[in-house]
Amino acid sequence: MKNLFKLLAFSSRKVKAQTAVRRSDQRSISTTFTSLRKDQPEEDVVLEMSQQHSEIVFVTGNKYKLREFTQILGEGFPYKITHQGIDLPEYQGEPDEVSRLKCKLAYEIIKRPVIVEDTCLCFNALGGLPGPYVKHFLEKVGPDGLFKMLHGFDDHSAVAIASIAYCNGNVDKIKIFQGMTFGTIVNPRGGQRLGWNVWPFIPDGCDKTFAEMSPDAKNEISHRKRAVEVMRKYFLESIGHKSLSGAC
Ligand SMILES: O=c1[nH]c(=O)c2ncn([C@@H]3O[C@H](COP(=O)(O)OP(=O)(O)OP(=O)(O)O)[C@@H](O)[C@H]3O)c2[nH]1
Ligand SMILES: [Mg+2]
Repeated sequence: MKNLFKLLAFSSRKVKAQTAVRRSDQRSISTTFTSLRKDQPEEDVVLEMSQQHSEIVFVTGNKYKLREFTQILGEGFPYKITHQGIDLPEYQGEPDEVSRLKCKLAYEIIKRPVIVEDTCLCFNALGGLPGPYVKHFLEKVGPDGLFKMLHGFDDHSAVAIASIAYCNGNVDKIKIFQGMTFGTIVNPRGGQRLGWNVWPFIPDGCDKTFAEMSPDAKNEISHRKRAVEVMRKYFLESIGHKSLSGAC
């Protein structure tokens, strides 16, 4: 009998939990794109988003990345960017694929329109490594170790890549916006700003590492700036395109 009571109490808790899940599912369905048609043109999806949503959630566990992204975006972006501090897994693969996988998981967690950004530092002499694994390399060998990895190579050229991924509800149609800054790996210099901008990297045409530049100077030429501008153009054009065709 005691066991029967336990079983009934457990079943009642389970039903309550399921109901709660179903309610939250319903809420999120009414506020996401899961109900949009699969064959809908992308511009329509973006426009519908502007009508239904004013918010995109930027998912990152890196507060410095978030701050820089927000500074670059500035005022006038048609959507409010909010933030969720989640440490997404460090996936393996090519830069755009890593970003796509992060975005898919972020959407599955948040269930609202999301963006993520993945950053790579690719050394040409090493066939693109450390690339998306730069975070692990920095943690293990630091900026000095990164520089020393090129000891014995004549080619110290590198490229910084920011891949922003955006999902509005269809995880099979994640959009990638990429920005690149070419440069050179040098002996680390320029103070280590609280764990940010520690890459020993001088962009082409500059004589300063990111760490030696002011935030504004960096934001003029960085990989992140270039990726954000591609993203901005996409959203503005998508909305503009629809309202123009609607006017005709
Ligand atoms: O000197 C730098 N100037 C930059 O402009 C920059 N952008 C990123 N990074 C670092 O490179 C790794 C990327 O890894 P990452 O893209 O996975 O980021 P993350 O794990 O810190 O955050 P997130 O994945 O939660 O968004 C992390 O160690 C970042 O700190 C930078 N360092
Ligand atoms: Mg990461």
